[in-house]
Parts: sequence; structure tokens; C-alpha cells
Amino acid sequence: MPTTQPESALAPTTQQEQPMLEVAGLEVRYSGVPAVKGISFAVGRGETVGLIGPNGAGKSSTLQALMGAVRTSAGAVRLAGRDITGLAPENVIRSGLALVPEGRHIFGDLSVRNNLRLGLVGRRDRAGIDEDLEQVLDLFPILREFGGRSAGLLSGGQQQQLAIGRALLARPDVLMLDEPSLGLSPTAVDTVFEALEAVRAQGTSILVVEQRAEFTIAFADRTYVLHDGRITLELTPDAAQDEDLLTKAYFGS
Ligand SMILES: Nc1ncnc2c1ncn2[C@@H]1O[C@H](COP(=O)(O)OP(=O)(O)OP(=O)(O)O)[C@@H](O)[C@H]1O
Repeated sequence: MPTTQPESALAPTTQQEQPMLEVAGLEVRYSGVPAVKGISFAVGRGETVGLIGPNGAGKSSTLQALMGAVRTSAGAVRLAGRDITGLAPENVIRSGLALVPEGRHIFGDLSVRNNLRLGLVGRRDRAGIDEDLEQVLDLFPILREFGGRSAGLLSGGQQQQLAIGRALLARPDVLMLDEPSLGLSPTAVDTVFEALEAVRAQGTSILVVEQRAEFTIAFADRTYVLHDGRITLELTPDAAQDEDLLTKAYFGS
């Protein structure tokens, strides 16, 4: 069922009802031109939320702003109850937000294992690192099998698993992904979403930006449609069967 977009500021909440990620009135401007126009949304504990919309809707700008990589001109971001508005990217990561960027950013000449280890940079707690590495290798066995191989030799879907595994090593409360299926074959897309299913089963909250509207709506617990910098629809998985809602989702209105 579509619902209207809540425009409230960050309201006081008890810890139990607190969303893992809470965004209120987020605005991004490039040289004064608005790209994200005051959006508000939340990702609950253990919830998978989709963010879809046409090219130029402001999806990547939203993720970049949440990571602190792009300055926000207004709005507030709270992660696990803590205000992280305006923090530098390294502090955002330490606070518990991780991003698998568009294009994966894998170092092709480095081994799979060393690419994974890059996810440990910036981690202050040394305890549990070996266990966390093992857990990622259990989650994505192909990374264990090809651990000594150059990452550039992996298929697109396997590289995406590597990028997700690397992000998980930062122990994020919320894992964000920017178009993880971009440029992948249908089989590789299945591999990526199976990987996300495994991450979801661990209880990690997920915010996934995608262009594949129908797929994302069916996969996520809730999906927001972004159009021209504004959230225009909030959809539940049953909308994937509803032609009218799908059309609205594709056109963003
Ligand atoms: N660094 C930048 N400088 C100036 N304008 C930008 C910059 N990055 C994005 N924009 C503009 O902001 C708007 C939103 O772009 P953004 O990349 O966030 O959209 P998107 O929904 O992620 O699109 P796509 O799916 O094509 O990646 C677009 O009009 C884009 O041209």
C-alpha cells in the first residue's frame, strides 16, 4: 500500500521503537542547485529498505550525503539513536554506516583476501577480527576458495560479493549499497541478491539503491520511490504485483 511521505523532524523515541537509521529533511545542493529536496525516511532494525527512482532522481546523492562524502545543506541523520549529521566519512563509518559504492571499487591486482582486509582499516576494536573474517568467508564461500587469486579475475557477481564482504568487516549497523546489480548479467544479479539475503538473515539493516524497480520492490521490506529529489511513494512488496503502482514507481510519480 502506498503511504504519504512523513515530513516530521527527528522526533524523540524510546530505544525499542527507534529506527536504526533515521533521516529527516535531508537536502543536498550542488552549486546552489537542489538535487535532494528535504527527504525523510527510516530504516528499522533488521529491515531491508529499497530506494528506487529514475536517473538523476538523487539516489546516489542521498547515499553520499549519509556517508558524509557530500555536504548536506539541511536535515538531520540519526544512526542507532546517535546524531551523525555532518560527521566526516571516517567517523560515519566508525559510527556504524557502510557503503558498497557503485562500481564496487575492487582493487583488481590485489588478492581477494587483501581486498577483504581493506575493510578492516579504520576499525578500532581489534577483538573479533579473525572471527569476523571467518564469518564473511562462511557467508560467501567463493571468497575463501579464491582468497589468493587476484580480485580482477573474479566475475562481476563475485566481485560484488567481495565488495559486500569488505563492507561487512566494518561491522556496520546499516549496510548501504549503490546499484549493486549495475552492469551485471542476470545470473550475477541473482548471486548478488542471494548475498544480500544472507546479510539480511544475519540481522543487518540494509538500504539498497537500485534502478531495477520491480525486483527491488519484491525484495525489500519497504521501498521508497525518489523522483526529482523528493520521495513520492512508499511501497510494500505486494506492489510488485500491482501494474498501476509499478508504472508509478517507474515514472517516479
Ligand atoms: N558532483 C555533482 N555536481 C553537480 N551536480 C551533480 C553532482 N552529482 C550529481 N549531480 C546532479 O544531482 C542530481 C541527482 O544526481 P544523482 O547522481 O544523485 O542521481 P541518481 O538518482 O543517483 O541518478 P543515477 O541513477 O543516474 O546515478 C542530478 O541532476 C545530477 O546531475
